[in-house]
Amino acid sequence: MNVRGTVAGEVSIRTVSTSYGESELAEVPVRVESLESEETGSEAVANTGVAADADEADDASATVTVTCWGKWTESAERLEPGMELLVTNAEEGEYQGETQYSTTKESYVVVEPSFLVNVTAIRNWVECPRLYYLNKLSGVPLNYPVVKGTIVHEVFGDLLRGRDLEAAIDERIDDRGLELGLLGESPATVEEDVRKNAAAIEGWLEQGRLTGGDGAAAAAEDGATTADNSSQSFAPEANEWRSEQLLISETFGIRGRADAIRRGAPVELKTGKNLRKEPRFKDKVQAACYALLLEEHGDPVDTGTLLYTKNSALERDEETGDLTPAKDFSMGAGLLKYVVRLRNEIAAMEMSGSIPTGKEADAKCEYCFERDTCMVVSGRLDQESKAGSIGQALPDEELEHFDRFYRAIEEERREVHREYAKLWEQTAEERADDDRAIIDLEFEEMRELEGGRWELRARQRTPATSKIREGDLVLASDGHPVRGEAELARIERLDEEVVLTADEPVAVTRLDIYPSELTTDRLLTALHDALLKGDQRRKDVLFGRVDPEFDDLEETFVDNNAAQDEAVRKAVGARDCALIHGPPGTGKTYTIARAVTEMVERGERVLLSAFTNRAVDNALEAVLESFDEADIDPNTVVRVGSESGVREDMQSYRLERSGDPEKRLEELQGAQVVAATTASCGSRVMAEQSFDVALVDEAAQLTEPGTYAAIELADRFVLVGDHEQLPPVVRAENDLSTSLFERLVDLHPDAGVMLDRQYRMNQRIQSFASREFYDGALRPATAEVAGRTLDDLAGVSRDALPDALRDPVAFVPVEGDGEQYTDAVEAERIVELIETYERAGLDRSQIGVIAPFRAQVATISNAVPADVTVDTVDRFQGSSEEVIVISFTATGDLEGPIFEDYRRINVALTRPKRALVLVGDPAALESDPVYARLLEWAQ
Ligand SMILES: Nc1ncnc2c1ncn2[C@@H]1O[C@H](COP(=O)(O)OP(=O)(O)OP(=O)(O)O)[C@@H](O)[C@H]1O
Repeated sequence: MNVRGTVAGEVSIRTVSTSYGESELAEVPVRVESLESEETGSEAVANTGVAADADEADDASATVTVTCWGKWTESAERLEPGMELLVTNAEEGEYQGETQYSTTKESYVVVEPSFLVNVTAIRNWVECPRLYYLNKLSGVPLNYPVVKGTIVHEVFGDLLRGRDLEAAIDERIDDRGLELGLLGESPATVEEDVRKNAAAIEGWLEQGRLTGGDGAAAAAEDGATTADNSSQSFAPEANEWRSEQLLISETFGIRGRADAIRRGAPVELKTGKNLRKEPRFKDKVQAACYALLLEEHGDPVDTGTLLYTKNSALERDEETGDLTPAKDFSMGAGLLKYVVRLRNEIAAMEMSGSIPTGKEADAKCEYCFERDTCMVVSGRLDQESKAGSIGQALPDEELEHFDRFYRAIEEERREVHREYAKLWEQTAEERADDDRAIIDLEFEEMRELEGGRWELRARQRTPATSKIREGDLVLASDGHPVRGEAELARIERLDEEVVLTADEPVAVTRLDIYPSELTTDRLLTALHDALLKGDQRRKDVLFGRVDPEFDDLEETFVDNNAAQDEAVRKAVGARDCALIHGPPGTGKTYTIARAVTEMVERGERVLLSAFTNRAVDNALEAVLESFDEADIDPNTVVRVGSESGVREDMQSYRLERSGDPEKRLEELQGAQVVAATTASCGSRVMAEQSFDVALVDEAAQLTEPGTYAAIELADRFVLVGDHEQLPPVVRAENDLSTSLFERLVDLHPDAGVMLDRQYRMNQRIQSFASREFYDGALRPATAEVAGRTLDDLAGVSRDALPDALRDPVAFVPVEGDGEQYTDAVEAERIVELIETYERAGLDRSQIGVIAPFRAQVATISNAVPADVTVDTVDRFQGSSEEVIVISFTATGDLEGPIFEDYRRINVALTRPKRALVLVGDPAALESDPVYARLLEWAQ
């Protein structure tokens, strides 16, 4: 049976003599949460006083002793009270009237099973634990071996999918045009390099065919190993091979992507050489991880294969040793257990928050490629390390800052891991209710595309709300994202019809959010780069040791708005940084466009960035308009982003990544304005760019390291945002939830300007938000804005509205139905309101409805016509409508700020131009001081 629980006290380790000789054992007090018997696979609560229910969990009798024998003591030793423990195949026994569990020969001991360790992390760790840490910190920079390695892997996948070798090489190299351009590599050299590596793959696949029998032997006799007639001859049998597969283990807490699987066994591709008979140990470890993952879902795996592709590129007369590229090894139980112990070391180290020194392992620093980096990092961060250290430590406040943020990012990572755990902990229905999955799809068809990839089609039986969007990578499965057939797929279309593309076919009936660690990884790299490699003056500003400086500029940039004028002056004249605080509708985008135009006219290279693609495109649109007026060539603008991320009308500016390297390079380097989200500023390509100025919109929604990713690419920076609107999107509650923008506004008030004239709302509508959130400083920019009403709209008359709705601000009291996340009564009232506005001449598309919970958004969406926009605050930020209706979804009492945080209600209240209607239960609203004031104002 499987025993799972929380470590409830100190672990005791001792040596005992058994009939087999001396053995170590560790006794772990565990508060058992679940006992699962193998035969039924069902969870059971033991009848031994061990209870899984909460009542008894605190009871001392629920704590049992779990004995870990032999080498498992190494894992047990690392356990600390509070950590989770799983022992598979445990044996139940009685000792002095007490039930105990102990490991058996078949057991695995897993420390913190829900901490998902990546296979490559385990591979790094076995080389040297410190290497694992360094890789995490500094990411992988753009370099030729990495790009070549990626291309070889892609070609490998293509060959497995039966694609023609030449076509695969050509296309994969073409795809990397931009990267190769940045590296100064020509397609011809790369092609030669890749072909040499591919020869090994070809040869090996051919061999597989020969041993597999059939007519393939004939093809081989023809000399079919040459490139030009290789077409089709390597097409693998569908069920014998498959290309890259994402594997997740809920038992072992490991995940990774195997390069290939042949007859159920893992095959790993290495672009390096290995002249020994045996695979390298670390490579075996990696393959063993995949074996473990495969076994969990299928049959025992008895071999692993490593394919060292460089071996076939070596000249036989110059090298000695075993030049065969493919090296098989047998997968012993001992190796699999060893791999789990390694994984446990990582999980325990991460949970306890310590940093590896390298002394944990016996790797030789003299041979290590990362030795210098290791020493520099140790020196700068004042860490102990086996390699020693060089250089001077960062000042204390920076060290403290680094530690705090490092921990915050790691907490965020654990939240991502928790997201993974939900893939199997929650039922399909729960996931759908949580907006994390789209379930019950009707599978329609799968079609092979040119190049061996697949198009999958399904239909939504009932349209559902979820966080899944077009362009996202998702886990597409035939029912379960981990236990069933699942593929990583890209959503090409998502309406009633769902269209996906994936490497391998799957009869898709369910889509799950793919919890990606990419953002977390990039945050860590950005933090590392900013503090360890960052410019000294910049850090002095960031840590408040010096004040930002400005050039004195005489010009007037905006003649009808003093605050905007001042903001542009600060942005253009900043020697370090400028901060533009822009409340709703105050012309942030307009100001950004003016500033960028001025900068470009001064010959500067500008990075235009924002948290979301939408904001980047908005800003870019305004910049292009402003360029048009200033007669600046729009072709100096480049938009970096994916096809699905970039708005239709900005596609013509989008930087193509594939094609001729020199041309691509020229397009990027030659651009005076590069527009990209802050997330893509952390990409390998953008990391190579440098700018005079970085201008970042939506800066209050960015975490501090998230902001670094953009500003570290430039000499100066301008942050634009509003910390009274949405805060950074983070899963954990920690330092990441305060934006750099907000921190700097406090630290350097003189570097900031607040835009105080809004161009959106009728005077009545803006007054509450102005008073409550902006100290009354927000005013309408013009008399026209202040006096806006629905009467201004063609064909609309307020006289046709009931009295209660004639004022620009109205409150509609509703008792509510008492449900927590939905309110059918409010939804009904909203349907009536929309009809009333329609009768008064309004078009439905001019009305927006905001609700605090997705469930209520769904309830309302199902009740109102499709052309009314209904959404949560988050999806409304940055946009506006003529009429906004807010559904408070609260009855009786408020359990806290319904919109999570007052900043969200600020966003909701400031979306309308001409009419705001609040729908809710007055009694509930009165129970909170802010809402009580809101109510009084609205009434
Ligand atoms: N100085 C100005 N003179 C005339 N019109 C202006 C000026 N500044 C902004 N506007 C107009 O006001 C409107 C709102 O401006 P903009 O879209 O730049 O606001 P924003 O602050 O970016 O809005 P949001 O809060 O939605 O991000 C636009 O139509 C813009 O053209």
